[in-house]
Amino acid sequence: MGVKLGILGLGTVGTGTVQLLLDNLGRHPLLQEIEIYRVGVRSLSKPRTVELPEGVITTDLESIVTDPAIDIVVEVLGGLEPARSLILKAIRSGKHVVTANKAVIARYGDEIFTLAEQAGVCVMLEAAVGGGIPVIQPLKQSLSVNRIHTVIGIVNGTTNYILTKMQTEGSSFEDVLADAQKLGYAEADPTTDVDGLDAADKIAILASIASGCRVDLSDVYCEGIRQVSKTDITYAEKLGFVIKLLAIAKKITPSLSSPLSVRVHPTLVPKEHPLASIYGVNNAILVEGEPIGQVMFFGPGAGAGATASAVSSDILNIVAALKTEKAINEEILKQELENKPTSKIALHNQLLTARHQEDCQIAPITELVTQFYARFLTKDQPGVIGKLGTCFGTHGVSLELVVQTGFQGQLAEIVVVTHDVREGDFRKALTEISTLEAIDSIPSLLRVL
Ligand SMILES: NC(=O)c1ccc[n+]([C@@H]2O[C@H](COP(=O)([O-])OP(=O)(O)OC[C@H]3O[C@@H](n4cnc5c(N)ncnc54)[C@H](OP(=O)(O)O)[C@@H]3O)[C@@H](O)[C@H]2O)c1
Ligand SMILES: N[C@@H](CCO)C(=O)O
Ligand code: NA
Repeated sequence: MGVKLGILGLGTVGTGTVQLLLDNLGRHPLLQEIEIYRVGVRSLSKPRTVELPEGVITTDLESIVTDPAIDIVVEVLGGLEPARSLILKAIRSGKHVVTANKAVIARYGDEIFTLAEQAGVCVMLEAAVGGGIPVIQPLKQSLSVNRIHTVIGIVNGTTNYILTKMQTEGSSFEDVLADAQKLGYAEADPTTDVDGLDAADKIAILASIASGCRVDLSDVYCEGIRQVSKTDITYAEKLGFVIKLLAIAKKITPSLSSPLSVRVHPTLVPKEHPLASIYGVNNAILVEGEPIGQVMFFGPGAGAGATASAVSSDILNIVAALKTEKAINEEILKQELENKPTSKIALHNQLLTARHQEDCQIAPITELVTQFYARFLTKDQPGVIGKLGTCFGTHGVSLELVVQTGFQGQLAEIVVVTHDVREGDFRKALTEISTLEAIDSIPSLLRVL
């Protein structure tokens, strides 16, 4: 039996996937049953690093998603359109879909999974989060009997690379970003990565899969890393932390019906925490559930080979299911020929499809309870620390640590770390503090893991 693929896109991920599928010896034998039937691209004249038979590559993407011969459509175009419309059209045409497109799934997952459920097809997305790291399928299958209460990820390689360089070389955000762009690690327009938007897409997806309910992207609180300074990295280091851009989905109370807090922000991570030692472009996702405890997934979050591994394993899961379906239907056909009453079955493996149908209850950021790190620039006069302490105390904010080690010009620099506090209370205290005559500015405000 040959399973026919229509691949949309032959860029980094598409090329890596085609290479892996063509070079299939020594891998799972089911790969040998896959035929790369059509590949859709934008430009026919662009040089390609993979060789495909004449006529396989086309610019007519619509004809791929509606071709009756094709079993699985692999969407590795990127961007919102035409990716979304092609995915929907493929599903309407009864195709199973594999995608690496976190932007489309985070925004239109609702529409896509509802339609897939109606059509009885699978939409698989392992490469969309954590690139090559298996995390979507483990959450859907191996961990699905657990009550997952926390998912914390370093899910954006670009920002982890920038923060790592700032930490190890003492460079500024702007200098490291410029270097990363020269080396091709960061995009010419770095907004999606450095402002946390890519990580927000990814945690919306992880939160939905881990919790079994749908998370709307607009409910994900998001701060990027532009405001993280060399000064804060140095203070964090002295206090026993590293700064990481974390994507977090966490129940705010232990109860089963607790709302979820879903957020992306730079965070002070204690040096001994497993996520503190994830350096460079690597990704890691820590999952906590009952009864399993903590599990951490680590590896390459991007790159041709890594994403090809994820995309191809999604394809393989569908091929295996199709093969079972075909064997059963052949048996049914045999019985029909023997005049026994039968009906054909369609593939509906609940561990491959999405189970989230209801919307999640999301806690507003003001309800978050966390520790904070804040840095103040103040006039160098007696009683300033006392006034800060009084304002915090009035709003029920208890301080774990207050340090004044340096000056910036004429201004004293004071750093505080709070105990756990409700974010809404902390913000009220800061509003009052910012009106104090002795306070020049509050250059940094970071949460502590
Ligand atoms: N790169 C990674 O490491 C990585 C990791 C995880 C997830 N992803 C996701 O994987 C997806 C693909 O990323 P990529 O890095 O492989 O992108 P890419 O290198 O830019 O490749 C995009 C491919 O899609 C084709 N394409 C784009 N728009 C098209 C259109 N309107 N009509 C026809 N063809 C079109 C391009 O055709 P031409 O070749 O003719 O230009 C190209 O082959 C994205 O959703 C991305 O977020 C990527
Ligand atoms: N821009 C992403 C690529 C993989 O999604 C990153 O930096 O991690
Ligand atoms: Na993955």
